[in-house]
Amino acid sequence: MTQDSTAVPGKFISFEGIDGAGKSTHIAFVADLLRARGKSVVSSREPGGTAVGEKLRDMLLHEKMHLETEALLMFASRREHMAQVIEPALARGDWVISDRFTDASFAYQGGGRGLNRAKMEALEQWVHPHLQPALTLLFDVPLDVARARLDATRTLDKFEQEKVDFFAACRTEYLRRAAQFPERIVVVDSTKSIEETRATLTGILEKLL
Ligand SMILES: Nc1ncnc2c1ncn2[C@@H]1O[C@H](COP(=O)(O)OP(=O)(O)O)[C@@H](O)[C@H]1O
Ligand SMILES: Cc1cn([C@H]2C[C@H](O)[C@@H](COP(=O)(O)OP(=O)(O)O)O2)c(=O)[nH]c1=O
Repeated sequence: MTQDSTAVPGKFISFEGIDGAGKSTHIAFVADLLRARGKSVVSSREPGGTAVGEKLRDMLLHEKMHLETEALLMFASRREHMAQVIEPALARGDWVISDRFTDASFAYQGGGRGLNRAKMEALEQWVHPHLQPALTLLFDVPLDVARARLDATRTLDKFEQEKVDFFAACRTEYLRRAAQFPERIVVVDSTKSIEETRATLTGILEKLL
């Protein structure tokens, strides 16, 4: 099932990928493209997207904590995001584009850190039992490309400081989910130039418009 069994008028798109894959670079482009097609767009992110969620984000990206605490806080941020931003926007008929959603928890807390998948599925059922994105764009690059992009651009947060094995496991879990949900998750080869990737994204989005 993609999106919502109760058929809300708006559409929900999530952006995923390991750190440095190039996802943030393309979010503004997608927002502009949708607006140019007359859509009302809400652009948001996880963890974060609400006042409470941004406080949780600050903790999550900078404090060391137990793995299960980390997973629970990711889903706490998501619960608030659902209530304050995603559900009201979709009910109004807006398009919501989110820089990460639940696939990131499966990839990072599940794949990267090794949290039991059944626990994550229980949290997913609790927090958004009836909603999945209509489309998930998974920006995929080899680990060395992602690392080079990160090193060239910014001060690294808690997750970005992880070792290569961690990102390898995150990427594997993202690709496993893409194979599990092929009708929802589209893998975008993010080794291509920004222009080529934009053309690919335009083609994918045309099918949703
Ligand atoms: N297709 C691409 N080709 C070359 N560089 C890219 C590409 N996509 C993104 N970048 C660069 O890589 C860096 C990290 O990209 P970013 O979008 O912040 O990654 P993410 O949000 O996935 O962590 C940015 O400086 C960006 O300009
Ligand atoms: C949403 C989510 C994010 N994360 C991690 C992935 C990223 O490393 C980090 C958020 O970073 P990200 O949104 O990619 O921020 P930026 O582009 O500013 O670096 O949080 C999880 O571990 N689990 C989750 O459920």
